[in-house]
Amino acid sequence: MDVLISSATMCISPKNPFLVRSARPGSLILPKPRSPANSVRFHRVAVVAAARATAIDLSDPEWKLKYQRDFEERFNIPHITDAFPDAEAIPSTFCLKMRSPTYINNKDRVLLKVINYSSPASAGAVCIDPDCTWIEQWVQRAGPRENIYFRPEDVKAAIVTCGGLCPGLNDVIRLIVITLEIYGVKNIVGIPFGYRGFSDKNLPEIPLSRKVVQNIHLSGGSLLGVSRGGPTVTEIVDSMEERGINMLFVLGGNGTHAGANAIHNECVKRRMKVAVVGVPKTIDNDILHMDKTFGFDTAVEEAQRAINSAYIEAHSAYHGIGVVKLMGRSSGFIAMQASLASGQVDICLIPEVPFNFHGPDGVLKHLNYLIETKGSAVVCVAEGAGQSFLENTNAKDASGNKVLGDIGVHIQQETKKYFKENGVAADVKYIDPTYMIRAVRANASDGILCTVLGQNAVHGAFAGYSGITVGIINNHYAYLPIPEVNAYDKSVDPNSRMWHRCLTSTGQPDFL
Ligand SMILES: Nc1ncnc2c1ncn2[C@@H]1O[C@H](COP(=O)(O)OP(=O)(O)O)[C@@H](O)[C@H]1O
Ligand SMILES: O=P(O)(O)OC[C@H]1O[C@](O)(COP(=O)(O)O)[C@@H](O)[C@@H]1O
Ligand SMILES: [Mg+2]
Repeated sequence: MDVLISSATMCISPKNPFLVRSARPGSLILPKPRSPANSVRFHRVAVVAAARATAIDLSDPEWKLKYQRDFEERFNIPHITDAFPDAEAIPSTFCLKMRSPTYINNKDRVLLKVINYSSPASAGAVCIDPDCTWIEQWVQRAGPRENIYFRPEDVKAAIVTCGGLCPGLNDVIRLIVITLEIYGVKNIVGIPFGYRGFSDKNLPEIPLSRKVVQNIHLSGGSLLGVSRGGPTVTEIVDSMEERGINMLFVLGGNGTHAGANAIHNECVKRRMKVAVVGVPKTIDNDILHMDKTFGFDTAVEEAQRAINSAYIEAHSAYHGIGVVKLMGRSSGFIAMQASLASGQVDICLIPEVPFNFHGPDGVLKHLNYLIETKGSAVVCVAEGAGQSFLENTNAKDASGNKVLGDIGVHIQQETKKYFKENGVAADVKYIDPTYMIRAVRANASDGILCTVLGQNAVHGAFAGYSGITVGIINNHYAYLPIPEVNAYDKSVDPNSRMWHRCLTSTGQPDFL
């Protein structure tokens, strides 16, 4: 198992075999905006596309081929041999009791988009050209490789969890540690309290082993602790050098991944042979390209309790109105899915869909109609919705994220005022379950997702990839370059089938 084999002789090249360098064509051509809400999204997506691409020359008979090559280049994942062409590969030390593992071929790919839209008018269509031509977009399949680029005895692996809490953090930590041990790694540590643990001398590393992590998934939170803000990338990489860390697993959202990519770039700059691998953690589910991120399913499930309580309160009161605020800084995925799942929500408000409170088409008028016709109502609002109605304090948290105003309190106050002014009785109850939801342990479906992501993160690091993250795409697992998943926040498309299903379920009109 310990024989070194030259990458030039035995090792399958980790680089993309189809990769051909080309100019960067390919701005996205999107369906004509159909509503103000869609035009916001159109603008955002188009800007992102324009920033990274020049227009496609459709008169060029090769345009499709060029687009595909450009895509391959963008989604090619960085490898240690980029900086160290002579890095040696050894046969994998990943082994299972009683049976030989099967390996992923470096040429294996996962299809990113699976719908062939026949026209730009087709629901949810995102097209590359005016005819909505089908273009295959492939990304790299995750999993164990036959050859690895680290000797387990030379590895010091570190795990860090950053940002806010999310169900499943402990499940991912657990599987990273267990998988590292199966490869033969003995030196595994946790960095306490996010990136802060790299610079705070009062926070010692936490030694990790299968014994330590065996049961941590039985509770929520993070064994290692989390934080926002912290040291600079230079300070983090200085600390990694000092500690001899050569594998870093970073669990966090878009901010954490921006940090992870900067750490990867700094390591390359300093010619450190290090693998930096992210596992996307965002309860808001706003990371690009993935079916979902871990913790999201659990959050939707847990949100049912809050919605059900709001429904019971509203239904049991005379003219009762229950308001529930759910997480979603810039996206309404939790609010939309929880509203759909519960079937008890009459009005769902998300950041992606503008609305008015007042006026003939406003939320309050519809609430009045619901009280008149049903006698009670439930409102589910995402925290990032309706921020334009609130005072902008320009306050930022330690990570630089905008501190939002409380839209739930605002809805409660405005509703009370409106009904009082109109001389109609209304009993308004407001529930904010955010921290109760974030703190629960992962449900079974998230538990499985975390298990697969944790294992694949370790396989990716041993395979020599760095500056990557791992996600579930069309029910398969893939490695993606961090800049591609971090290009902008994923959001709910107001013209998507899913949002339309939500509107069908709630029966709400457009509030504009
Ligand atoms: N652009 C960035 N570059 C480097 N580090 C960042 C960047 N943005 C955020 N971070 C760091 O990442 C960590 C988590 O970021 P935060 O936005 O709080 O959570 P999340 O990763 O869930 O989005 C913080 O320690 C923060 O300092
Ligand atoms: O109060 P905190 O800890 O700053 O967290 C609040 C935020 O955390 C979130 O759950 C998202 O967290 P991340 O940025 O870590 O993904 C948001 O929904 C919410 O706005
Ligand atoms: Mg964030």
